[in-house]
Amino acid sequence: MESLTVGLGARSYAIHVGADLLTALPDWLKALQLPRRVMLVSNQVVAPLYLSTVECCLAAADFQVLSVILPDGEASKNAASLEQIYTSLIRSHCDRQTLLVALGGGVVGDITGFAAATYLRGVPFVQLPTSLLAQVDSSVGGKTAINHPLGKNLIGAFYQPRLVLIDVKTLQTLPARELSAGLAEVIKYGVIADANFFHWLELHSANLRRLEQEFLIEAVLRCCRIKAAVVAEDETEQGQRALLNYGHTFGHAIEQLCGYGQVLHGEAVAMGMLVAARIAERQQLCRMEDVQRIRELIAACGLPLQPPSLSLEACLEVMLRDKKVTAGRLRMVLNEGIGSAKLVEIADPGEVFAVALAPELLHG
Ligand SMILES: NC(=O)c1ccc[n+]([C@@H]2O[C@H](COP(=O)([O-])OP(=O)(O)OC[C@H]3O[C@@H](n4cnc5c(N)ncnc54)[C@H](O)[C@@H]3O)[C@@H](O)[C@H]2O)c1
Ligand SMILES: O=C(O)C(=O)C[C@@H](O)[C@H](O)[C@H](O)COP(=O)(O)O
Ligand SMILES: [Zn+2]
Repeated sequence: MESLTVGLGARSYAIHVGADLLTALPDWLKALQLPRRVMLVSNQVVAPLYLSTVECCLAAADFQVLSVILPDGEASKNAASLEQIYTSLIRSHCDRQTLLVALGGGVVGDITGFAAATYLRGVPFVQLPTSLLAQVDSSVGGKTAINHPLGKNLIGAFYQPRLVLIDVKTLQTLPARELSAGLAEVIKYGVIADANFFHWLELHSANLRRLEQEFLIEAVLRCCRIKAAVVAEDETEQGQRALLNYGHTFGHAIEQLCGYGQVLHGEAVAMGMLVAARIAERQQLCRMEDVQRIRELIAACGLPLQPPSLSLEACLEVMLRDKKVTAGRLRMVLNEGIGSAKLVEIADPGEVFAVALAPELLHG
């Protein structure tokens, strides 16, 4: 097992990465003196695979264990699922000495975190991420949220977990399409922060897609190190944390306009990264060879390259609700070569996106 820390003063927490770590949960909770009453939050896909393992080890260590099982998928990252958690907590008379534990992918993690931030104005929570995307990204950093029909993650809070326990063994049951979606966020870290890591991914994407454990651990650790450093510097996204949003301006528009869950978050981010790279090339922030390398790595990871056919007008309307928009001006993250990025204001989004998306956009 390897460990790192998200350094946030009194709210610092550890990320432990390894294989077969789920059953170590009770020891970590005891060490952190977290409440002995635990509400496990999972979903209809992950619960049959891992919930009883976690329930049993907690019960054997004298924890009182409750659980709530949400519907699966992005379409359920909404107020109804949040309400389901609140109702379970209230019905079970859970007080502030209750720990929420998110067992699942990014959807379960983001909703559980928001429930923890708001139930009784805040109870502690722990992340047990089981998808690659959640292990490399969503379980770390404390962005918690639900979607609104008009936009992704529009209702949420910054609220940090007390512990992130990453068991890469759980990835053995993850569908290949979901693994690829997680690889999109992995590629993101290489493009925005680490050219050597990007090159490592060019060499080893096949090892990752074959679920080879040592490569998975290496990738998860490298991503978590980058994210932990960014979050420690800029927890609430006043500056450099926005770089973690590379590919998300257009990606979030795809997710919402296609209907949540139709295009996976990671798939939308992959297409958004390629569009961002094209815009960066036109603005002379990177070379055509860089765009080509990004395109090839996205393809090698089994991710889509071509955005669905959407109205440019509709995309622009959604993108103007993005959280990076300030004073009505669209700002997006563009890569500078590979391994570095910056937040750039887009003066004329209509023209810039029309060019970057041609010929994929059929109308608008
Ligand atoms: N908070 C953040 O910083 C942050 C960062 C990135 C993404 N996100 C959010 O995360 C979400 C995407 O996360 P995701 O890709 O994990 O989606 P997800 O939570 O829907 O999980 C993907 C699918 O895999 C299933 N699954 C998860 N673990 C499994 C396992 N071990 N075996 C078998 N099936 C498993 C899930 O039930 C689901 O069907 C989006 O809502 C996105 O906005 C948040
Ligand atoms: O942690 C961050 O900061 C990120 O932006 C990570 C993203 O991968 C993630 O999808 C995040 O939820 C997007 O945030 P949002 O603020 O654009 O909703
Ligand atoms: Zn993301």
